[in-house]
Amino acid sequence: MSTTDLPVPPAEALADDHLFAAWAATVAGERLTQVRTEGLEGKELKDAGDQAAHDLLVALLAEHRPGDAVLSEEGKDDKARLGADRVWIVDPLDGTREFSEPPRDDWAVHVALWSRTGDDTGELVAGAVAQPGLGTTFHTGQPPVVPARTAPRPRIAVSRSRPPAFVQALAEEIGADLVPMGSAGAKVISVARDVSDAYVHAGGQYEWDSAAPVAVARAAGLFTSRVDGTPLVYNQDDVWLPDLIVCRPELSDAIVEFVRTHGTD
Ligand SMILES: Nc1ncnc2c1ncn2[C@@H]1O[C@H](COP(=O)(O)O)[C@@H](OP(=O)(O)O)[C@H]1O
Ligand SMILES: [Mg+2]
Repeated sequence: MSTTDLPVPPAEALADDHLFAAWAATVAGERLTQVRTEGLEGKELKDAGDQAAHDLLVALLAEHRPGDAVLSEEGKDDKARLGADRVWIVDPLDGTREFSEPPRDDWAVHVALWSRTGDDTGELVAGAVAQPGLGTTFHTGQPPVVPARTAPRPRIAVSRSRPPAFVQALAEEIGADLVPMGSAGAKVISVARDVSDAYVHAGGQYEWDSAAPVAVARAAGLFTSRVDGTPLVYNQDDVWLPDLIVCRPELSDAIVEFVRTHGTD
């Protein structure tokens, strides 16, 4: 992509990683909304969306954050990121399946920043999840304010296409209802929006599926961990990060306890 085609960030986004993440996710979401109007369907639409959003995000990061490493679902994994101090972890199009099924709105763009805090450690320090279908970008610069819980029973967001069996058993144990939807980002954000109260997943995912949503969830005061209650760790050599919990803090003990007792198989 030539730099002349690139959207230009506002000055405040250039100066602030939270706002840059939010701006980049938003413009990639706009690009995806455009791709969705171009008459493509099925696999062609999925591939065009993945590629367009990836190309745009990589070009924006190269232009405006040239010293930083990038880990993208759609790019080659350059292991130089393991020695870098700052790594952008991006999922250009999360919920690719749902993106290809207009008018579904459960798809998202994820942009997260990981920063080194020690020789072998680091943390997510900024993140943004754009949900163009909702017209909103949720981000760490202005974290979502989680509304008071409205549902009488807890609601657990699960994958629409591959809900893990143990989450059904968990729901029965704690008296919860399942809310199926696409996209890891949309599910995490659904907890912050009081559309669900928890997102519980196991069986497979990669760092880019959860990094940005988890950064936003933490900034909003939600609980985040692996399903066994241990911390989610990013910018690892192996980017397979197959399970997670994001929930209202008051639900975390019951969910972790269930997994420790019954496992996820
Ligand atoms: N078992 C699994 N193995 C690998 N990736 C998985 C997975 N289950 C979910 N994911 C990924 O997590 C994201 C959300 O999935 P779901 O909507 O089913 O909950 C999707 O990301 P992408 O759309 O970026 O590929 C999907 O590929
Ligand atoms: Mg994804």
